Amino acid sequence: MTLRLGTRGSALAMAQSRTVADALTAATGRPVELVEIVTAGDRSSEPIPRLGVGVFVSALRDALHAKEIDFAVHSYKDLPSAPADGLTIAAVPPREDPRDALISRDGRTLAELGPGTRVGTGAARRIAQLNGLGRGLECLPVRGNIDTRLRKLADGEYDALVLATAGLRRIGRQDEITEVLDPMLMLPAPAQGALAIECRTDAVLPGGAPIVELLSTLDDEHTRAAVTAERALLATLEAGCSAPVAAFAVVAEAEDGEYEIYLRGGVFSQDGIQAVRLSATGTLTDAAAVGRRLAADLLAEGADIALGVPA
Ligand SMILES: NCc1[nH]cc(CCC(=O)O)c1CC(=O)O
Repeated sequence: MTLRLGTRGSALAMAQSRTVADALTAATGRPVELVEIVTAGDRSSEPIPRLGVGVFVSALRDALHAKEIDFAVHSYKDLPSAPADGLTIAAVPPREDPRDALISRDGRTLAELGPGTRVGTGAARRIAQLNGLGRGLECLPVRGNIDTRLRKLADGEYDALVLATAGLRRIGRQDEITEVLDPMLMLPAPAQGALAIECRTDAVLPGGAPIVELLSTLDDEHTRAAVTAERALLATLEAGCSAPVAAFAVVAEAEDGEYEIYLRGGVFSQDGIQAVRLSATGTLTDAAAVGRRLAADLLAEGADIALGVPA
């Protein structure tokens, strides 16, 4: 049976879906066909915050429930933090570069950008951290696919852009990156650079083998643990408010030979003037708890002030 992989039609979505399709065929021998799904986010040019975080995702999930497709590949950072009924993240493949990148028209690095430089980014997390540098950068909203944004930069609408390195690499435009930003300066979005492979929890192949199991051959344990910690932090902080949250975890071998998670989280006021950043560590099996604990620590350190949550 040919598996049907639902994908958005953007260059990024097609590129990452093809990569996953090829990896799955290589690992299991199963043919995979791509089925293009148009989402509300692709049809609209409204700013993303107004459309809501799930806008690129719900049409794919509807197609899963309707059994029009067998599985979907999402940019993990675009998934709402609440789990979806009847669906499972069957695999989280090895992560691409999780860092943000600066693309500037004249090749100047972030440290070289002066007051009034027009930086195209609509993401509150990026705006807050750029404002927090205190260098008078002028953040302007920008919408559209990555290639659209790069064209607007080339046309002179902006002097620079901040985009995810992963997206640029996946569509083969990494050569346009001026500077990959150090996560100490620009903490990435939770799950940035990671993919989520999602299917119906109860879906089976004609012979009765669970599709979750077939897809799980693509799972990378360390990526999953890192993303689980970052997303648990996001889910805990998000409860009841929408505020810029950044999180980045790495998995590294500790002295005793065991692998550990190192998670860093940040919460920012819109103007970037207030920022709370903290770190936590824990074992891989404890990934979600590490994220929740760090969220609690951030709140205790005043993240709720930045978030604007009433006391
Ligand atoms: N919100 C849009 C989005 N969703 C996923 C990526 C690509 C990087 C990734 O997979 O995390 C991007 C573009 C960007 O943020 O520059």
